[in-house]
Amino acid sequence: MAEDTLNLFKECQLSVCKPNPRQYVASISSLPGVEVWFQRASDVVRKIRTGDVDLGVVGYDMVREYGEDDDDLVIVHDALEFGECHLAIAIPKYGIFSDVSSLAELCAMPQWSAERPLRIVTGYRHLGKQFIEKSGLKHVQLLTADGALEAAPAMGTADAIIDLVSTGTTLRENNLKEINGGTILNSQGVLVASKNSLHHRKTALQITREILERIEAYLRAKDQFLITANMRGKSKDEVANLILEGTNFHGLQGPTINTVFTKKNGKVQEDYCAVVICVTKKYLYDAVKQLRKVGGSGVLVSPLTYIFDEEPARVQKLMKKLNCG
Ligand SMILES: Nc1ncnc2c1ncn2[C@@H]1O[C@H](COP(=O)(O)OP(=O)(O)OP(=O)(O)O)[C@@H](O)[C@H]1O
Ligand SMILES: O=P(O)(O)OC[C@H]1O[C@H](OP(=O)(O)OP(=O)(O)O)[C@H](O)[C@@H]1O
Ligand SMILES: [Mg+2]
Repeated sequence: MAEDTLNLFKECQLSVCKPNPRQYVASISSLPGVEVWFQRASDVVRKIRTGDVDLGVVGYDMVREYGEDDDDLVIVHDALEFGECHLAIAIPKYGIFSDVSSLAELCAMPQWSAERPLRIVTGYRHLGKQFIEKSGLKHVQLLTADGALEAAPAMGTADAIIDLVSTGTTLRENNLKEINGGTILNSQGVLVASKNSLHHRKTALQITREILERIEAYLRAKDQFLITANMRGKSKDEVANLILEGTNFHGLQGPTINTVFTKKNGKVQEDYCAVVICVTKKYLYDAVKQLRKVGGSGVLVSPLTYIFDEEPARVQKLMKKLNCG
C-alpha cells in the first residue's frame, strides 16, 4: 500500500521526498508545509480520529475496522484503484466442511454447540463480530491473531478464518475455500480525512481539495488515449455530423474539430478536418475502425496524463458532507 500510494502521488506531481528509508517523516515539495508520516495502517486511522493527522491513505477495510463508524471520519476518495481485496470468511475444503458451500449451510451444521463452538480466527475483531452477529451463526468463538491466519485450520487452532482475499492464492494453497454469502466487505485504497480538521483548518481543507482534484484528474486520464484523426470533409459541420452520427466516440463533451489546410497545385485548400477525441484504452481499435468507416485517416494516438474537467463530483460531495457546499 505504501508503494502504491507513493506511486499515485508521484503520478499526480506530488512526489513524496523521504531522504532516509529509516525516517518516518517526509515532505512534498509542491505542497510546502505538509508533513507526510509513514505509519501502520491501523495507526493511520487511529491518528486521524485523535486529530494527530488530517488526512490518510489506507485500505477501506482499515477505515471500517479501526474507524468503528466514527462520524468524524470522512472518505474523500473511495476508489484509489490499488489494494483491491475483500474481507471474507473461509473454511477448509476437506473433512466436515467438504459439502459446505454457503453461509446457510455453515449455520445448519450440527457440529457446533455451546461446548464446542465454531472457532473463527481473525485480525478483524470489530468487523468479524459485526458479521457473526448478522450471519445467523449460533455457536461461535472469535479468536484473534495477526498474520498467517490461513495456517490455523490445518494447525487445528481454529475451524475457519476471516481474512482478506485478493487473488485467492493464499486460500487455495492452504486448502481453504470461500462460501456464498461469506463476503463481509469489499476494499481498496481510499483517502480518508477528519471532518473536524477540514472544518476548522482552512489550509487542511485547501490541501485536501488540491490532492483530491489531482488524483481525480490522474485517475480519469489513466485509462484514456487522446486520438487525433484527419477526416475528409468540406466543412466542420459535415465532419461533426459524421463523427456524432457514425461513431460511438465523441470525446468529453463532443469532438473538437479544426480545419486542416493542404496545398494543391499551388492553391491552399480546406478538404480535411482534424478531429480530436479521447477514447477508453480498451476501445482503441474499435475507435480506429469506426473513424476509418466515416472517412478517417492518419490516426494519431497519444497518452493522456490528466483530465481536469469541471469540479469533480467527489469535491462537491466532500463539501456537502462538511456542510460547506
Ligand atoms: N493481498 C492483498 N491484495 C491487495 N490488497 C491487500 C492485500 N492484503 C492487504 N491488502 C490491503 O493492504 C492493507 C495493508 O495490509 P497489511 O495490514 O497486511 O499490511 P502490512 O504491510 O502487513 O502491515 P502491518 O505491518 O501493519 O501488518 C490492508 O488493510 C488491505 O487494505
Ligand atoms: O488472495 P491473495 O492474493 O493470496 O492475498 C491474500 C493474502 O494477502 C494478505 O496477507 P499479506 O500477504 O499482506 O500478509 P499478512 O497477512 O502477514 O499481512 C491477506 O492477509 C491474505 O493472507
Ligand atoms: Mg495474510
